[in-house]
Amino acid sequence: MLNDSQPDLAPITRHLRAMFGSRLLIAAVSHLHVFDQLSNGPLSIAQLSERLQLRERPAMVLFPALCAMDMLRCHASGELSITELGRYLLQDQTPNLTGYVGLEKDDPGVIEMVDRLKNDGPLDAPQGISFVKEGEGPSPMDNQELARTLTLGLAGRARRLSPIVAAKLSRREGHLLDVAGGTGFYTYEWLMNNPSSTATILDRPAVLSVASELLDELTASGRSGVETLRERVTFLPGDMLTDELPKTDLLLAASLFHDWPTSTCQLLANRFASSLRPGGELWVHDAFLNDTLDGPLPVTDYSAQLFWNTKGRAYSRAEYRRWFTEAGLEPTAENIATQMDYGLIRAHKPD
Ligand SMILES: C[S@@+](CC[C@H](N)C(=O)[O-])C[C@H]1O[C@@H](n2cnc3c(N)ncnc32)[C@H](O)[C@@H]1O
Repeated sequence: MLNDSQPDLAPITRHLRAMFGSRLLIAAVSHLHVFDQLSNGPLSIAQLSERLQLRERPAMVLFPALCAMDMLRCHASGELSITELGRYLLQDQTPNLTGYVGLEKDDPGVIEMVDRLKNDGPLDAPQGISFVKEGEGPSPMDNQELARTLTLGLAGRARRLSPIVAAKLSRREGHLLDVAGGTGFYTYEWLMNNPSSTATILDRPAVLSVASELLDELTASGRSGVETLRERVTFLPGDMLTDELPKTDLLLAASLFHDWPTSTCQLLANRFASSLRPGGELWVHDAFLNDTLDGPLPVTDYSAQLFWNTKGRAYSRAEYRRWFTEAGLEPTAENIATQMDYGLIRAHKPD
């Protein structure tokens, strides 16, 4: 439970994620020479990506970040140009800060960021990629120890945000499918607000055993409303990319799409749309880029962190709404803020 006197924890996550934005800046200035590429005038995102030899995902992480830092400007035409501030990162400008920024260019985190930008991810990930289970490749989410560490690592965020999210999701009698539900806290809180509803948490088996332990802890807490939780929750081990999804009235995708590349996001949106009953609602809880792809800075920093750790990045609401529309859903125009720079959007399945 959360009352209004408790602070938004965003300063903590902002400072945490700033490290990744910082690495992007140093990589852009001292290794990729992004600003010098633009010294003769604006370029389209595609042209600049080609000159820098960057694929779509690293480009869509790097350019919005430099715009959010006010060093590049993204025009309505889609072209990128250098801002007045950004001119101080040109080698032929006097004075400039390229030498000063360059003092950090050999930092191991920066070197690794350059490699990841050029390669669109790590060159080698023997244990798989965090939070991702795809096909037959190794996944930390299927390794008991790693899955526990990663899931418990998310528990504090989920404990804090889940009462806020649950209070903003629709109250209705019916079924909630919490896809890739992790700790399960979003489901538990929603069920407590909807005492005659049921829910399914779908995730990998090793993650669900942690979720089940956390439910035991919650049940033992004696908090009002916890008594019937266990009988109203189904833990469903599976693969959201390939297994048939149960039919549902509400589907929650919390911090889910941002782990995946755009093609997988469209596939997931299609699958989620099929699992909704007519009149059903798809809810996404995530951190969203501006539709103009130029910030906000806390989210471009977060996008850099996601780029580093997963197969995804942060997406704009417009990108989500395109996937939903393509999947036959009707996105609403609401942008509902929660905390820690996250928010909710939703789409309906027509009756
Ligand atoms: C970033 S976590 C989000 C967890 C939770 N929704 C939250 O907000 O705390 C992503 C989750 O996706 C799950 N996941 C990854 N690939 C999956 C797959 N193919 N099928 C089902 N779950 C998957 C992971 O095990 C992990 O629990």
